[in-house]
Amino acid sequence: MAQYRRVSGSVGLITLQNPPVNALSASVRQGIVDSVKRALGDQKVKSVVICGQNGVFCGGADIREFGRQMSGPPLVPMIHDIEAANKPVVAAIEGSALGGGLELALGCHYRISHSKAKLGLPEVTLGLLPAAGGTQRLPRLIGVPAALNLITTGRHVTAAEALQLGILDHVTEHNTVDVAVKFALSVTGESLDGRRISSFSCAPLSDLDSLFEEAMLKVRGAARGAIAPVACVQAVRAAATLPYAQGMEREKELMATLFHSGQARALQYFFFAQRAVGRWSTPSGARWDTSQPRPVRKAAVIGLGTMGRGITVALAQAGLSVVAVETHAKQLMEAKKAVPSMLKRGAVRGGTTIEPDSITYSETVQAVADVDLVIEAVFEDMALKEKVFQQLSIVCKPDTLLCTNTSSLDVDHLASQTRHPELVVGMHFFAPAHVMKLLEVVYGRRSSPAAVATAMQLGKKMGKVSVAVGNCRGFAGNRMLKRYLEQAFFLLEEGATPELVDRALEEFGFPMGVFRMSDLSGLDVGWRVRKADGLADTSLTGTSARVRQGCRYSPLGDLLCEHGRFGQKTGRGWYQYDKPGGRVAKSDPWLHNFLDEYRARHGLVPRCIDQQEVLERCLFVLINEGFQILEEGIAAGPEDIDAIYVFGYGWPRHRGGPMFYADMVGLERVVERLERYHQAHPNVPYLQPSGLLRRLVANGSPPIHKWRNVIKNRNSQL
Ligand SMILES: CC(C)(COP(=O)(O)OP(=O)(O)OC[C@H]1O[C@@H](n2cnc3c(N)ncnc32)[C@H](O)[C@@H]1OP(=O)(O)O)[C@@H](O)C(=O)NCCC(=O)NCCSC(=O)C[C@@H](O)CCCCCCCCCCCCC(=O)O
Ligand SMILES: NC(=O)c1ccc[n+]([C@@H]2O[C@H](COP(=O)([O-])OP(=O)(O)OC[C@H]3O[C@@H](n4cnc5c(N)ncnc54)[C@H](O)[C@@H]3O)[C@@H](O)[C@H]2O)c1
Repeated sequence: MAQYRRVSGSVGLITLQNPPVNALSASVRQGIVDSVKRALGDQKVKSVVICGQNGVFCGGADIREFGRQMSGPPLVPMIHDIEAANKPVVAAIEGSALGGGLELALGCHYRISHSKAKLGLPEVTLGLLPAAGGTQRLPRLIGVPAALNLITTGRHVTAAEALQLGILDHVTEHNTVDVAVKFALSVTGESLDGRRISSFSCAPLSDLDSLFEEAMLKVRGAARGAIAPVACVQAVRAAATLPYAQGMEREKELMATLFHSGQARALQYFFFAQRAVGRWSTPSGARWDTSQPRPVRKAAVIGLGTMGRGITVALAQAGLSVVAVETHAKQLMEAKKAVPSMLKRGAVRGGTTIEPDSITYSETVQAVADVDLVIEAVFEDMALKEKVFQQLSIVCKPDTLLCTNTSSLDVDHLASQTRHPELVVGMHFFAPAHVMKLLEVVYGRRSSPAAVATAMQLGKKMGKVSVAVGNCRGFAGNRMLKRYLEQAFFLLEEGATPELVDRALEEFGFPMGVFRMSDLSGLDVGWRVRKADGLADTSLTGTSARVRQGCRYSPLGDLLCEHGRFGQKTGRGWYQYDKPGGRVAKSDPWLHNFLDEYRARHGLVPRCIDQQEVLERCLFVLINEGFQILEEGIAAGPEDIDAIYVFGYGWPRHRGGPMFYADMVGLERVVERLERYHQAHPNVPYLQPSGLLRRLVANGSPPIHKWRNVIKNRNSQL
C-alpha cells in the first residue's frame, strides 16, 4: 500500500509501504494511484513528494506477481499520470531505486537522492526489459550510449554516478525526505514544461547504426543465447529512432515476447534461489537462523600456490588482516610479488585501496598462533594435509576455526587430526579464488553450527555466494562434474569429436565446452586424482582397458597425459595452441588420428552423434547425480545445486541451473532418456535414474519449489 499525508502545509507526501523493498505490488500501485489523485485534487497541495518507508525508495515491480494472474492498476498509465500532473512531483530516493522503482522516479519531475542510494534498471537480469517506460525515458534523459549500457547490463550505479549521468537533480547527505519536501516547496508554481522526460528528444548521434550493431555484438557475446539483452538493445533503438508513443508501443511488444519466456522464468527462479542458499541448514539440524557466527578479524592462509594467493587477496579485500604461510622459499618469494599486484589490479577494477601491510608473510606455521581462522591450501595430498592439520591444532588458539580448501579429500578425516574437530570445515574456493563467486562450505559430521555459520558469513564478507554442502567425494560441484566429464570421454570413444561436443555445450550457453575447459584447467589435475585412485592404468589391454572396478572407463584422458598433452600449459591437449600457455584453441589433426586409431584398436565403430545426444548424455547424467546428492542430503535443496553450477561451473544463468533445467525439460523425460541410455550402456550404473528422481515422477512431477517437501517426507520416514 501507500500512505498519504500533507506535510509542511502544502506538500502531499506519498510513502510506499511494502517491506522489505517496497516492491510495486498491486496494492502499492493502487495506493499510489489513489494518493496521486488525492494530492492533485487537493487545492491546498501545491507539490508532491514520493518516497519509500524504512529507507528504501523502491525495489521495482513485485517479481512474485509475475508468475500469477496480474491485477491492480498497470504501471505505465500510473507513471504517465504522474508525469502529466500539473503540480511538481519530486522523487525522494533512499536505499534503492531499481527497475520499476527507477521508472517511477523517471516519471517524476525531479529526483533527489541520498548519497548512499543505488539506482539501476536490472530487468535484463530477470529476463525482462524496463517496460514501464524505462527504455524510452532513460535514453531521452542521459543519452543513448549511457542508457544502453545501464539497460543491457542491469548494473546498479551509485548516487554520485547517477548525478553525473544526469539521472538525478540533487544528492544529499541529509534526511532525503526533508530535503525533497523543502525542494518541493521551492519549485511550487514553476513551469513543468521542461521537466517531462517523455517530451524530450534523444540527443542526436552521428552513427546510430554502428552504435547499435556494436551493442548487439557485445550483448550476444556476453551471454550466449540470452534473449533479454537483445530485446533491450532493440527497445533502446526504438527510443533513438521513433517518437515517444511509438517507442512505448515497441517496448510493450518486446516485453510481451519476454514476459512468458522460459528464460524469464529461469532468471526469476534464480533470483530467489540465490537468496534461498543463504538460509542454509544441515541434516543434523544446524540452521542459518539459530547458529551464531564468530567474529573473524585475522585469518591465515597456508600454502601460497594458485589457490592460496587468490584466497589471500580475497581475504585482504574483505578487510581482514592476513598471515600468509608458504614453506617453499621460491614460492614464497613469487607470492610476495604476485599478491600485491593482484591486489593492485583488483583495486583498479573495484575502485578501492587495500593496504598491502594488511598481509604478513611467513615461512613457518608458528606465525598463525593468534589468528581466528585458517584456510589450508597446500598440495592435494592427504598425508601432507594430515600433517598440516596436526600442526595447526597445536599452534593455533583452541577456538581457531580450521578450514581446508581441498577439492576432494575427506573433511572428516582431516578434522580427526585435530583437537577440536567441531572447528573444522571445508572452504572450497574456485580458481581464481579472488574472482570466482562460488564458495562451497563443506560441513563434516562433527562441524559445529557456529563453525558452519562463521565460514558462511566470512564467504559472504568476501563477496562470495556461499553454499553449505555435506562431506562426500568431490562435494556437490565436482561430484556432478565427474559424471559430465566421463560422458564426454565416452562420446569421443563412440564417434564424437571435441569440437562437436564443445559446440553443443557452447550453443546451450556454457562459455566453454567441456574439452576447452579441460584444456584450460589442465588435464594433469584429473590424471593425478585418477592415478591416486588406482584408475589411470594404461597398460591394460583388450576389454579390461575400458573397464575399471566393474564399470565402463575411458582411458582417453590418461593417454593424452602420457603424451605430455596437459592442455593450454603445454600447448597441446584436446586442441592445439600456438605455444605453451596459448589461449586460442585450434582443431588438431593429431588428436583426430589418435581417436581413429584408439577406436580401431578397441574395435569401436564410430557412429554419428548429434547435438541432442551430447546434451542429454552430458547434462542429464550431471542432473541425475544432482538428484542423488539431494537424496543423500549433501545439498539441502535444488537451489543450492543451481547456485553452485551457475556461479562455479559456467552453467548459463538464463537456464536457471541444472535442477531448474530438469524441471523445465520435464522430469519424466529426464527419466525416460536416462533409462534409454542406461539400456544402451548397462555398464554405466549412474545412468540409472536416482531414487529421488523416480519418486518425484511417481508424485506427479511437482514443480521445483515443492521438491524439498518430497525430500523431507522421505527423510522423515527413515
Ligand atoms: C532491492 C535490493 C537491492 C535489496 O537488496 P537486499 O540485499 O537488501 O535484500 P534482498 O535482496 O535479500 O531482498 C530482501 C527480500 O526482498 C525480496 N525482493 C527484493 N526485490 C524484490 C522485488 N522486486 N519483488 C519481490 N521481492 C523482492 C527478496 O527476494 C528477499 O526476499 P527472500 O524471501 O527471497 O529472501 C535487491 O533485493 C534487489 O536487487 N531486488 C531486485 C531489484 C530488481 O531486479 N528490480 C526489478 C524488478 S522487475 C521490474 O521492475 C519490471 C518493471 O520494468 C516493470 C515492467 C512492467 C511490467 C508490466 C507487465 C506487463 C506484462 C506484459 C506481457 C503480457 C503479455 C500477455 O500476457 O499477453
Ligand atoms: N587449482 C585449482 O583449480 C583448485 C581449485 C579448488 C581447490 N583446489 C585445492 O586447493 C589446494 C591447493 O591447490 P593449488 O592448485 O593452489 O596448489 P599449488 O600446487 O599451486 O600450491 C600449493 C602450495 O602449497 C605449498 N605448500 C606445500 N606444503 C606446504 C606446507 N606444509 N606449508 C605451507 N605451504 C605448503 C606449496 O609450496 C605450494 O606453493 C589443493 O587442495 C587443491 O585441491 C585447487
